[in-house]
Amino acid sequence: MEAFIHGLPKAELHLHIEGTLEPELMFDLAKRNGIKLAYPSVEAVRQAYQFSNLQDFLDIYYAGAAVLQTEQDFYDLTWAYLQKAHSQTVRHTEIFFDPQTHTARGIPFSTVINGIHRALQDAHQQMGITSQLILCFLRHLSAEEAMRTLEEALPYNAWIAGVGLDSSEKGHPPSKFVDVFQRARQEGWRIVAHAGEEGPAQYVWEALDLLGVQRIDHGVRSTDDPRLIDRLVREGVALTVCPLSNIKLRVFDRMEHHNLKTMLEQGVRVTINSDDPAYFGGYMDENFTAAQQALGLNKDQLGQISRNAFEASFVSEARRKELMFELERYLAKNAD
Ligand code: HPA
Ligand SMILES: [Zn+2]
Repeated sequence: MEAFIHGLPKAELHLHIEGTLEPELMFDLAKRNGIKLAYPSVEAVRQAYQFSNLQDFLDIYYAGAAVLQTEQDFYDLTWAYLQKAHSQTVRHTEIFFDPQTHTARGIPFSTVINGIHRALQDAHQQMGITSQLILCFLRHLSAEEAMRTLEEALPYNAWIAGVGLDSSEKGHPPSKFVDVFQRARQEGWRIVAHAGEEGPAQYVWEALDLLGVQRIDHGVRSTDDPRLIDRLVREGVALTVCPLSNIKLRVFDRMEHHNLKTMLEQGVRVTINSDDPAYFGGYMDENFTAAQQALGLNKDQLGQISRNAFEASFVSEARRKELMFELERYLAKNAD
């Protein structure tokens, strides 16, 4: 089954580029930029990755991002992720970035996006992997700050497929950002939002009704509300589920209790993604494998998860056709 998962053509739809910062690269960049880290070694950094909730993780994640200073740093970070994704048969990836994490430290928006964009272009040319960029607003900051970030992003419209919402969920409902997302829709951007990770099913309703999202990031708390599940199924709303993240941040106490398979069987368009792979113990293959082993997913279900991701992605129709063709051929060839 691991070989099947490895070779399965995949799309990743929930990946924070800052969350791909491996401790080794963190040390390299700290050295390059003359920054002193709070940890003596790579092992000590890994040791510190024990979280009891989302906020625990976010505190360490924002601190780690401080080593990212130059355009080349953002390039190297993005390039390392794309190589890893390519090595796991990820054919298409939609990458979140958090500009406010960097602009708040005095790093220009242009430095961040130029580095990321150049790596995406090089990876397309050299490895054939396609990608989109999604700008995320930090929901623990104000709606006014989000609006200012949106305006800073306007000159880069052509490089940005959509906008999303991340960071501390509880106490920061989607309703706080109605105006920002309305503006983003007017600008022609696609809309996604983290909702129902730690926050209640109510935040998923708000993301759908008030922000107009096309996908929900996480959304696992949706099963608390059967009417919400009915709606997700009826409207074909995809959930970008991140199994290892949910265990690391204790959204579920163990993988055997994850609701991914239940939702899949209810007809929800579930996908599997890695979220912050450097912090949560694995990339796409590791997430698929952990969920498969704990929940007993069969090849049909794994194939359906990949199909869901290709269908829910923001690729061109021509590229989607290509991806679907490769996937269906793989599934036909590798059936039992
Ligand atoms: O899983 C997440 N949830 C909220 N914010 C985030 N920022 C990075 N990862 C996450
Ligand atoms: Zn996330």
